[in-house]
Amino acid sequence: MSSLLENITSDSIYLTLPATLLVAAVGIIFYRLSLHPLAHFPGPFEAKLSGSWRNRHYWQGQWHEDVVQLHKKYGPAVRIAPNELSLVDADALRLLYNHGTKAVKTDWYWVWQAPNAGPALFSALDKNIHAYLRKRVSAAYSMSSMLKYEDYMQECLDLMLQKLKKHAKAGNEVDMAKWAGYLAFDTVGSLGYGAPLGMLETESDVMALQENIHQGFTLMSNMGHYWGQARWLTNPYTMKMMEILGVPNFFDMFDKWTMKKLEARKQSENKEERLDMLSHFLKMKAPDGGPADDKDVLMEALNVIGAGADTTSIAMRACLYYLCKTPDAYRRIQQEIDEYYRSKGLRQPITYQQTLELPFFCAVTREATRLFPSIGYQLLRYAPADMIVEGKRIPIGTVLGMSPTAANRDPQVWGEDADEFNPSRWLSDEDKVRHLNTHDLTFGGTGPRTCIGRNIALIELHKFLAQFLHHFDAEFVDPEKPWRVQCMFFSNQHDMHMRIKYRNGLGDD
Ligand code: HEM
Repeated sequence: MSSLLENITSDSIYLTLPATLLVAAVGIIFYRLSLHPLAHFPGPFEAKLSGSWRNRHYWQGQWHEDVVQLHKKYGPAVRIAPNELSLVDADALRLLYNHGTKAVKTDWYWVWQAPNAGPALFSALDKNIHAYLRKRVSAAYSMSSMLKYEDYMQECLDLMLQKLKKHAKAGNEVDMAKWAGYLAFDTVGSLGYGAPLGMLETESDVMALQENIHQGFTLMSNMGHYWGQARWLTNPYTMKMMEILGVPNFFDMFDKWTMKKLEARKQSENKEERLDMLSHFLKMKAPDGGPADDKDVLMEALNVIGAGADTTSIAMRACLYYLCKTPDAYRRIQQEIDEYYRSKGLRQPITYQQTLELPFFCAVTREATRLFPSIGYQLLRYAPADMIVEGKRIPIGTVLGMSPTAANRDPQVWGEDADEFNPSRWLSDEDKVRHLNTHDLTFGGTGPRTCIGRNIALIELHKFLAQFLHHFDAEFVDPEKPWRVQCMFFSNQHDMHMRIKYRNGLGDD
């Protein structure tokens, strides 16, 4: 009798467990498909059931194209995971990203907090902490500071142009994807670390920094959607295992390398002060009024290199790409720049302020960065209130995101030619341009989380483009294969092989 009971009990356990799991799974599926508050939004079937659809597409690295197609197929509000919507909607854009927004970043951003550094501006979720961190560095990023840094930027650009001239004269093809990367990394190195990183000088990816950042960012941005995020890799146990197995830990090496630079700078600061971003960071205060911790300075320097180098080089490549694809625009912008040099009798490199006097030039940079914004992934926010999109209710707290790439092609804002490269749209009347400015998501809107490095990026981009086009002619080696794009939060372009011809004006001709 007792053995019969034991059999029944153990048999029923074997049956009960899977049966319970099955019922739970069916319940979850039923809930997500029918009862979930987002059940009435369209989207790929798999995405309604789990995050696997979104994660797989992220890993495939073509999100900048996938997200545009997604909205063409399903409309302005698409369910891309059970509790996440991708939006392309002008009202939602203003509510989530512009002045006065109450929307906060989602937990996904937590993945960007470097383990051994102070709290990061980019990933701070709490509004008050973020406001404090942002205020603390605002002077380092202000336009008046930037204009003082312009000489450091010009030094890097001079070196690049001289090197390109040498290659042009030798008839070498150049990979402008690499050169834009060298320039942007050296420039942020010069501003945030006190000296260029040596990429232009050596014509190489020093310390494989770019490659490691690309790999690290791919891991981080995608792991942000998994439970535990990057802590699977950055926890002390995994770190120790990596050390024992001799696996190089790039981020740890880079932190240590950065700390060394900061230490060296502190020592030299007493003798002679160099007025760059690092000098601002070293003067930052802690909340108690004392000097900020070294870890805080480390985080700010990492921010500059992590957020400021790839983004700016992507913008440079985007401008070159659309110009080379549109010969009329190429001719027109080059004439405008040449005429400016001629009419002003410019012997010195054109300054950022001077480029602002070139209307078509400015329109080209706006249009190229609109069509190919540096960030392709969703900028995630919690819905700050119940919202209505396409007549459907989105409850407060829902994870919402817009990809700048998709939002910047919203026909509601940009018109039927939203997919076309049309710089003239930026030369329309003031009201129209103000409207476009408000809806351009390239720099993350106009709200509190807008790009703090926008001024650096614009100075660098404008100077590079104007001087490059003045001194060189460029064309793709193979217009059918102009570049290869790998999207890993940033939409990084690679293999941009070009033939360049030196025109004149760089001295010693
Ligand atoms: C063309 C170049 C650039 C583009 C298109 C760009 C774009 C953006 C965007 C879209 C955001 C908002 C991201 C989000 O909400 O998830 C952002 C934030 C940020 N960017 Fe940029 N960026 C550029 C250059 C730079 C540069 C040069 C730096 C620094 C040197 C920089 C530093 C930052 C930082 C620190 C944040 C976080 C700001 C905050 O949360 O308060 N960016 N950027």
